[in-house]
Formats: sequence, C-alpha cells, structure tokens
Amino acid sequence: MNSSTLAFIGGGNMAGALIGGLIQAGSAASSILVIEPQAAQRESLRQRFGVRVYEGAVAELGEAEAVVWAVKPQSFAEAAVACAPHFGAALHISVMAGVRCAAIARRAGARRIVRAMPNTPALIGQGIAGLYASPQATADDRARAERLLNPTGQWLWVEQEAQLDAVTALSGSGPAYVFYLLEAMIDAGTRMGLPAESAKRLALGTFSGAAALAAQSPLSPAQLREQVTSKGGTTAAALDVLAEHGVAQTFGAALQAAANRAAELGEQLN
Ligand SMILES: NC(=O)C1=CN([C@@H]2O[C@H](COP(=O)(O)OP(=O)(O)OC[C@H]3O[C@@H](n4cnc5c(N)ncnc54)[C@H](OP(=O)(O)O)[C@@H]3O)[C@@H](O)[C@H]2O)C=CC1
Ligand SMILES: O=C(O)[C@@H]1CCC=N1
Repeated sequence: MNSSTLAFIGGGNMAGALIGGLIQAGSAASSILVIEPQAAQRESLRQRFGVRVYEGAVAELGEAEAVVWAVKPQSFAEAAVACAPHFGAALHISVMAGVRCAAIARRAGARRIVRAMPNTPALIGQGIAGLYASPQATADDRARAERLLNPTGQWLWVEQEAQLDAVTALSGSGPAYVFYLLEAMIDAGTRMGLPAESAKRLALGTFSGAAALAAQSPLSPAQLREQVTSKGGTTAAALDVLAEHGVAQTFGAALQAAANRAAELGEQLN
C-alpha cells in the first residue's frame, strides 16, 4: 500500500479491522486519519495503530486520496453533511450496508465510488468481502480497494450494485448465523451430558473441518452431506427433524429479510 492519505469516517469494528490490516501490510500510520466521535474508540485506535484521530470533520480530510465510509448507514447523512465540504477529488470506498452509490455521490459529493461488503472474520485476516465499483471508478480505484481488503482475507467483485444486498445477507451478516448455529450445537451437546468446553471444541472443530472439506473437495455440499448420512442412521434422524421444521426454507427467508433490510436502509437515504 502506498502512503497517500486515507481517511476513515467512523472508527468502529470494521474500520479497526481494515486499519489493522493496512498497518500490518506496511501502510504508514501517519498516512491514516480517522474521524470518530467516541473518545474511547479514538484512544483505542491511536494506541493500537498510532493513526491520526479526530472527533469531527477537519480540514485535513482534504489531503485524503481515498475516503473509507465506515459509519452505520443511519449515521451517514449527518456525517456526510459535516465531512463533504472538506473532501478533494478522492476515491470513496464504502463498507456501509445498503447505502447506494447514488446516495454517496449526492450526499458526499463523491464521483469515483467502490462499495465493499466485508465481514467480521476480517479481524483475523479470514474475512470475505464482495466489491462493486461505480462506472466512474478507474482500474486504479479498483486496485486501491483490493489493496484495502487484501490484508483482511478474500474478496470478489459483483457486476450489479443490487447484488451487494445478497452479499450482505449471505456473507456480511453470515458470521452471525454461524455463531447462532454454534451456540445451538454447543447448548445441545451440553444438555446431552458433555462438559461445556468439550462441546465447544467439538462444535468448533466440526465447523472448521467441514468448511475446509467443502472448500477442498470436488464434491458438492449436498454430496458431502450424503456421505455423512448412513441409511437409517443417526444423521438421517437429525436431518429428518430439520426438514420437518423447514429449516432450509427458514434460512432462505432469513437471508431474504437481511437483503430486504439492506435495500430498505439504502432507500431511506436516496
Ligand atoms: N459489523 C459488521 O459485521 C459489518 C459492518 N458493516 C458496515 O460497516 C459499517 C460500520 O459498522 P461497525 O464498524 O460494525 O459499526 P460501529 O458502530 O462499530 O462503528 C461505527 C462508528 O462510527 C461512529 N460515528 C457515528 N457518527 C459518526 C460521524 N458523524 N462521523 C464519524 N463517525 C461516526 C460511531 O459512533 P457512535 O457509536 O457514537 O454512533 C461508531 O463508533 C456499517 O455501515 C455496517 O453496515 C459491513 C460489513 C460487516
Ligand atoms: O448487521 C448489519 O447491518 C451489518 C451489515 C452486515 C453485518 N453487519
């Protein structure tokens, strides 16, 4: 990463993950500035990474060649009013769920925009993000966004902006579904008599092992599931209960609700 100035608007979880990755990848701390209203967050970012932190919009935003929008969608309008007067001709990269390029262009005066939808495993370099570039973004802009995301894990580009709502529903919110299943499996194991620590280890090992197998195997997830499922055996008994309760359909409905919410957050800002 080169050392031209990068400005983060919002210094919470996602900004912290991205900044941590950039610093580890060799970016100079002095090239990163963060606007963050919470004193505790500012202090944490300053101590962990040595970046420049400010409570509110400052003239230094004009130095930024790239701006990263990492506030909640509901905070974007107010933040844009405060910051927009200071921006130069920067590339704008947004990680905000739902907020459309059109709204970022209109409210922040941005022209070249890349939207990214990362997820929290980015905190340990094992995230996966979807990226979308506005038609005005250049090849250099895309490369810059890739350099921002690289240290946090994997990324892929989508062709249509609306597809980012599906990315948000699947992988942006996705870690929460995995944690939810983990909690349920650990609880069940504990109720069936395992020590809590053992149940946790077994559940975690099962998730990481199954994910690694699915990633490496030429077989589809459905075929891998069939390999586990002996006729008349234990897995079949469990899967019958999941089917009776329509768990696959429920998952479908849950992801659709997340995508709808992303679209709604976007519409509120148009
Ligand atoms: N968490 C996740 O898993 C993911 C989040 N995202 C997106 O990333 C964005 C940030 O999420 P996350 O990091 O979790 O949220 P956080 O709440 O941790 O961070 C946002 C920070 O921005 C601050 N803020 C509020 N208003 C302003 C302002 N006017 N100027 C500057 N900073 C401001 C907030 O302060 P205060 O608390 O006072 O409001 C808060 O500290 C969201 O848009 C979300 O959709 C994307 C992918 C995954
Ligand atoms: O829950 C949210 O709105 C954010 C976006 C994706 C993950 N967290």
